[in-house]
Amino acid sequence: MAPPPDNSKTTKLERYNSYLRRVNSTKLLAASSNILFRATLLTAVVLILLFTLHYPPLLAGHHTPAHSHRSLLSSSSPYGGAAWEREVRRSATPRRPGGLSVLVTGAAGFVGTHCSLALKKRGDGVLGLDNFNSYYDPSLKRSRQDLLSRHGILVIDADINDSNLLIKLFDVVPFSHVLHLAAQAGVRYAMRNPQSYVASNVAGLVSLFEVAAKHADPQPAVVWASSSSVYGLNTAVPFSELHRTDRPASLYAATKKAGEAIAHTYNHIYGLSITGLRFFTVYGPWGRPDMAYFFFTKSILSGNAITLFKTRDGVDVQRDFTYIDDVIQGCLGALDTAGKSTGSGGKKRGPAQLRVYNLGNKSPVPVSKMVAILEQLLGKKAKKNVVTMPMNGDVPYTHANVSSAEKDFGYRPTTDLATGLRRFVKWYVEYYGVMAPHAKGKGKGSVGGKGKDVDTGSVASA
Ligand SMILES: O=C(O)[C@H]1O[C@H](OP(=O)(O)OP(=O)(O)OC[C@H]2O[C@@H](n3ccc(=O)[nH]c3=O)[C@H](O)[C@@H]2O)[C@H](O)[C@@H](O)[C@@H]1O
Repeated sequence: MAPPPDNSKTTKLERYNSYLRRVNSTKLLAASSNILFRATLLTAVVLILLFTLHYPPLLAGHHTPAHSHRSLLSSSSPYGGAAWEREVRRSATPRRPGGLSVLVTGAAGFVGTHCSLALKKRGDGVLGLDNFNSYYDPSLKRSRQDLLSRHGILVIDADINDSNLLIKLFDVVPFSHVLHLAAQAGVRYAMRNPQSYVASNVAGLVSLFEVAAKHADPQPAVVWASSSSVYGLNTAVPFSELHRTDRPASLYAATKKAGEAIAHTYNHIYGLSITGLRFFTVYGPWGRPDMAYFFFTKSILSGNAITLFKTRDGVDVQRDFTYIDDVIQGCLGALDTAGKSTGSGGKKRGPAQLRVYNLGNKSPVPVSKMVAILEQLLGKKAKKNVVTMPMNGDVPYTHANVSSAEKDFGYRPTTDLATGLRRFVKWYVEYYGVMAPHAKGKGKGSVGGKGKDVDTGSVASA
């Protein structure tokens, strides 16, 4: 009998072969994975390179200039688009026959808010523009914007130097008037931030005049805020529009004076109808926290000392303080009597109106008297530091002759400082929800414990 075949060797061989096959296939797999991985890496690098070349801003973050036409008018921007244009037209369209359509710059400012409301209340169309800068508490400007919005007035958050936006606005609305109140205000702050005055009061004014003269069709009539400070070192009183204004005492005053010269140029070359209003220390509810009457009120209530300036001769500094309601009447009077501009497309067709008016109170009051009135209204004594007026751009005295404004549009200021400050203090304590000491014991805490939602003061009566 033959012996059984020795299968052990065959089996081992087969096992070895199968082992070799497995090892080879694994190596093959590893090699092909390696190639695949490198190819994928290469493709990814090429794709990133191409993407970077074609879309740099997407990878580098948003470097589009803040005020570029694209950034403001692209589809992702709040400006431009059918809905935005509808809102702009709705706000700017008059509701009375023959009503004005007014672009108000600086609409969230003190005078801008009051004038916008007064115009809207009598049926004019108003569109506001404001850059909401932080020169003083922007939350106050936002509260004013809320107030305007409750009265159907849209305030666009943009700068007057954004000429593309201005052009767009004049494309959408044929404004009959511009009330140009946007400015860098404040006399003494000009020593700390001179460039902001040039940017707003010179460059911004030119930006507005350029668009109004060359792009707006029809050209609007422009009424704008100059300042009593243009009288500078003038000593003839009361200040008349015929007096010298070539010696400004501050850079602020110099930029306002420059504005008056620039206005002359745009009137002369392009036929723009332009009226400059020289405001005299305007005060009242919803006022500017950088002004003395406002921050004195805050300091008196909180027990902090105030600094009172005296002239070098030891005389009290005086101001022709002018109440906001009177100034509103002046602004509206100037708008109503403004002649039409005569040019179009940057070409003058005939002579146009160029005017300048004082809007003051005809009644200078020493600053120490203003403080005494506040002390009485607040029921609390001020802690006073009396110092000689530093060289800070201040002038010792202002006093307006307003006969031109009276003759041309019936401007007659009627509010004395005590009456105006009483209305201001009433607004102040309500708005800030603070308690004036004299109001203690009148029940419900503060005079107006409502806090920041108030809609009172002269605004309600304007
Ligand atoms: O009518 C104008 O042309 C100008 O009026 C005000 O300027 P000003 O009159 O200096 O108003 P405040 O800054 O409120 O000062 C009022 C008075 O208080 C005095 N004052 C101010 C600050 C202070 O700490 N102490 C002090 O005695 C000033 O010398 C001034 O006589 C506005 O701030 C300007 O924007 C405006 O253009």
